[in-house]
Amino acid sequence: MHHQDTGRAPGRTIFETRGMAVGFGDRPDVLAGVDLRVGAGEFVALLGPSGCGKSTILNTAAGLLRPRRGEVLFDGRPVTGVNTSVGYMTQDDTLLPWRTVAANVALPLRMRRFPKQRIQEEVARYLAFLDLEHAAGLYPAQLSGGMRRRALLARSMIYDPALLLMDEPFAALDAQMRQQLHADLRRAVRSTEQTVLFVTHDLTEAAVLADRVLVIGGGPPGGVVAEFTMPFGAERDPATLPYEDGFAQVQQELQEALTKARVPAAKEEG
Ligand SMILES: Nc1ncnc2c1ncn2[C@@H]1O[C@H](COP(=O)(O)OP(=O)(O)OP(=O)(O)O)[C@@H](O)[C@H]1O
Repeated sequence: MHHQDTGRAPGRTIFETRGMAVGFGDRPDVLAGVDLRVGAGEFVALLGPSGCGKSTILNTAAGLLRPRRGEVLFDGRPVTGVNTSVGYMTQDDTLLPWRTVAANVALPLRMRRFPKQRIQEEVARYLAFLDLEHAAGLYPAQLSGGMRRRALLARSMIYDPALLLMDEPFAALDAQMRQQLHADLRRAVRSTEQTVLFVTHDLTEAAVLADRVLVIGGGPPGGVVAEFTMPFGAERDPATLPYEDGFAQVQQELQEALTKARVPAAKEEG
């Protein structure tokens, strides 16, 4: 594997916030007192109601937003500018229409001036991970929605970012396509030992994908209101997991936490 040199020792912290507060303009804090940690190789989901600040957390990791208070650490160091060690995949389709799938996927390595031979090898590897070998020579307009998502995923992962940020990347897909993408994502992430921080408001999506789910809400200002370690193991199959023993129980616990997360923190006590 190509990952011996990345120093992703288990337990090493990739992303951490300590007492982080974030707000915009002269408005009150959107998030406050946020303490979270993503370890190397972990798949962490941020689950919470719309507008609670999930994307805001990703943006602090990407260095696109500075906290008002507290610390944002990446690989043990404060994030002070745009963080080029992260990959970022959103709902947007940012494939270049005039480039083939292979050329789109190669883009991050070309920008980093990798040698041609290495680019070819890595593109072949990531197209294989994502079941896209047969689509290498096609243009984005010739792809289905699911294939476009897989190509974007390959492009987000190919430069082996220390952390992959994903903001509702499959929200626009139909249920069946989504389930397929969940399986593809888990497989690709396992093959590459990719560390992931994944935003969703869909509790089933969080449960089938993540090792750990942080429920965000209770605000404004919001924070981490609950944390769950998923008991499903690394070999899980996202397609069949929902029918397995114990899944309904996890869904119910997440549902209860999510319902509480909708209640503003101040009102909850009264
Ligand atoms: N650039 C900005 N300027 C002003 N307010 C912002 C900005 N970005 C986010 N906000 C506000 O911060 C809050 C949290 O937004 P954020 O996008 O992080 O929520 P979210 O949990 O990701 O929700 P959604 O699932 O709807 O994307 C919202 O009230 C939003 O209006």
